[in-house]
Amino acid sequence: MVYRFEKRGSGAVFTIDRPEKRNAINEEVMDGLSAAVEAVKEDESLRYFAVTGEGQSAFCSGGDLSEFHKLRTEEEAAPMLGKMADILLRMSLLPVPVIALIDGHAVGGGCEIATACDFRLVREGVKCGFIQGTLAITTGWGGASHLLTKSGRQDTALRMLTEARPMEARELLESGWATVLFPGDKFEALDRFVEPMERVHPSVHRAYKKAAVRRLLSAGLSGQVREEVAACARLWEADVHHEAVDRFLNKKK
Ligand SMILES: CC[C@H](C(=O)O)C(=O)SCCNC(=O)CCNC(=O)[C@H](O)C(C)(C)COP(=O)(O)OP(=O)(O)OC[C@H]1O[C@@H](n2cnc3c(N)ncnc32)[C@H](O)[C@@H]1OP(=O)(O)O
Repeated sequence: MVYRFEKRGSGAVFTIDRPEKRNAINEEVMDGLSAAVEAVKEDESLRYFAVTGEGQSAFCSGGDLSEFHKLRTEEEAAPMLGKMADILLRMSLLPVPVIALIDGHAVGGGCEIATACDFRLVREGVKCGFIQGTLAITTGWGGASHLLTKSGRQDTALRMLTEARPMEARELLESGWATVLFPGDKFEALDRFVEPMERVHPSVHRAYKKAAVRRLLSAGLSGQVREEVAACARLWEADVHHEAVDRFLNKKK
């Protein structure tokens, strides 16, 4: 399997399990994440949902370039982009806190997955960034919409997007993107993070998360995500994008 979905204590954890591809997202992982999001939505016993990647080389390296490189035109790219953007939107609107447990690099769509979460726990030394710009495209899974809607500072958010570079953990914390930095074991960090929450009745959590969801929806997040997908799909078909992906895929040959 290319993912795992397991209950853990008072929560559930989805693990992208493709370390040989730096936990790149393919259709199978998308379908697994979609099913996990639906299961969490229906399970009233859960207090949180965490997403992580197998191993410490990467949380997630974004879309699987070897798989999605076959998509050449705007019409071919839009369905894939829209599918993952919808999954991440539904994940962000779950009735419980959603936690990105980042134990390795989160780049491209991987940074978008983390941004769609409520909290980002980042291991010291890890780098994260919206590197889509290096491929001559924008984010395509809603990452810019989630970032600009949630960020308290538009200048910092826009800079993170337009610089299209992996940012150091300390910089991610100072920018407000990372919630906390942690040393060592990610699950010890997760337990430390959720422990104070677990002293509060779950109905309180769900009420506050509902307030956060109301704010996201009233800010027009759903429509912004749709526009973002369309913009990325338009850029996708340009030769400059396909040439950049070719360079990455052929870099070791
Ligand atoms: C689908 C669109 C989506 C969006 O728009 O939202 C995107 O995510 S676009 C951005 C796509 N992602 C990238 O451009 C990142 C590409 N990967 C890297 O920059 C590096 O691999 C990194 C920094 C994640 C890790 O570097 P490291 O040196 O540790 O590993 P390698 O680069 O040697 O990679 C090992 C192995 O994994 C394969 N790999 C890595 N990332 C991807 C990927 N995104 N898709 C497919 N395959 C990937 C890489 O080719 C190597 O394979 P190997 O067979 O061993 O050569």
